[in-house]
Amino acid sequence: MTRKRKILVTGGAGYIGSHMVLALLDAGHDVVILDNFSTGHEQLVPAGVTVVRGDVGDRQVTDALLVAHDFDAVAHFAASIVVPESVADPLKYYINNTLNTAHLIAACVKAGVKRFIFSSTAAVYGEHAQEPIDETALPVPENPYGASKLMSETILRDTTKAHDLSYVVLRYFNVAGADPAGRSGQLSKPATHLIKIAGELACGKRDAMQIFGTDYDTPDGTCIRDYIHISDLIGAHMVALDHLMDGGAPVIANCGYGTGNSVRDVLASVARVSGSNLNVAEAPRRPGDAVYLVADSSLLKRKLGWVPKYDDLDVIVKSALDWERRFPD
Ligand SMILES: NC(=O)c1ccc[n+]([C@@H]2O[C@H](COP(=O)([O-])OP(=O)(O)OC[C@H]3O[C@@H](n4cnc5c(N)ncnc54)[C@H](O)[C@@H]3O)[C@@H](O)[C@H]2O)c1
Ligand SMILES: O=c1ccn([C@@H]2O[C@H](COP(=O)(O)OP(=O)(O)O[C@H]3O[C@H](CO)[C@H](O)[C@H](O)[C@H]3O)[C@@H](O)[C@H]2O)c(=O)[nH]1
Repeated sequence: MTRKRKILVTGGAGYIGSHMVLALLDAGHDVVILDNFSTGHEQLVPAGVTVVRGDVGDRQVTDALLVAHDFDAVAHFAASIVVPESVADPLKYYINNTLNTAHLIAACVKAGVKRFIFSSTAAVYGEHAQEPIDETALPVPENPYGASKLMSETILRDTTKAHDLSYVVLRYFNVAGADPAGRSGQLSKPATHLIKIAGELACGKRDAMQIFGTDYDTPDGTCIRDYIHISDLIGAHMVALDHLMDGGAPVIANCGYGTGNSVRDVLASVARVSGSNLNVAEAPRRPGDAVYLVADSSLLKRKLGWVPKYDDLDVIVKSALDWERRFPD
């Protein structure tokens, strides 16, 4: 049996962080959440978990927290995450994502934390040839959100070369769906993610939605993404934690299935699974969007032993719709 571990989860009241909290609790580990609730929700926090309301960039908070607990690892999810907002307000992203992550890493070094798991993104890659991207691709972010995460990766990499800290950086592609047991899911208001918005439309929570850009150089003219089920994404974090607990060296790994779906593919899936006709209008391109982001995740499978279970767009969409229906607005 695995030893009981104590993990700090930043952003644990958010969509992905709350699923990590559940997985850690399910595995019998201790969890402390650090969240400023800027986009997090009390209702996503399981009963009985210690929650510190504070900012990851606040050294008074993080220094005290890391000294008070002897954490086996820090899993850092807290961030600002909306691509077009990062184009309109880049400083918000460089401050909340890059600067605050630097402060958190500094607090970890000071407190002697030895393991760090970092939520990065496919947005670090930017525009590439239309084939699955592996980690050797030169990252050239298309937007400040991706740039803010790439800078954080650099800070983490350089710091760990000088200190006794190992890490796994996971570059998530497009995360969707909800906990199969219905304990957590996406609550973002206003929603910005495609599957969330289409799910709201299918459930009658909105009247219409738009496709942003229909003139891209893709088979149906809309952007292509690699949609990964939240449970498989969290599975990647759990194998990352095992790797670090076993004394593993730093890893940077993509998290996706290698399956590209266009915006129109996603909308067709939502219509099929929900049985609804979706009121969709075509609109101009959204600033900051890359045309094609699909993962080659063979490194994650090879180095960390990741085995995905939900590689099916309709399954992901059904999971998102099940969650959406639980919360009639
Ligand atoms: N959702 C996706 O498709 C996706 C894709 C790639 C990467 N990611 C990354 O995954 C992580 C989690 O994203 P999410 O979708 O759960 O977003 P989310 O907005 O639901 O969760 C982010 C959480 O972090 C908290 N937070 C933000 N800034 C903070 C700060 N300075 N101090 C303390 N808490 C803070 C928020 O209150 C929220 O609870 C982010 O790092 C994001 O960049 C998400
Ligand atoms: O109402 C909508 C919403 C989105 N889209 C389109 O759907 C695609 C996916 O958009 P999302 O907003 O769902 O996701 P992004 O690819 O922009 O970004 C997401 O995935 C990235 C990684 O690929 C980042 O990590 C980021 O945090 C996360 O929000 C894009 O072409 C977007 O223009 C629409 O057409 N209509």
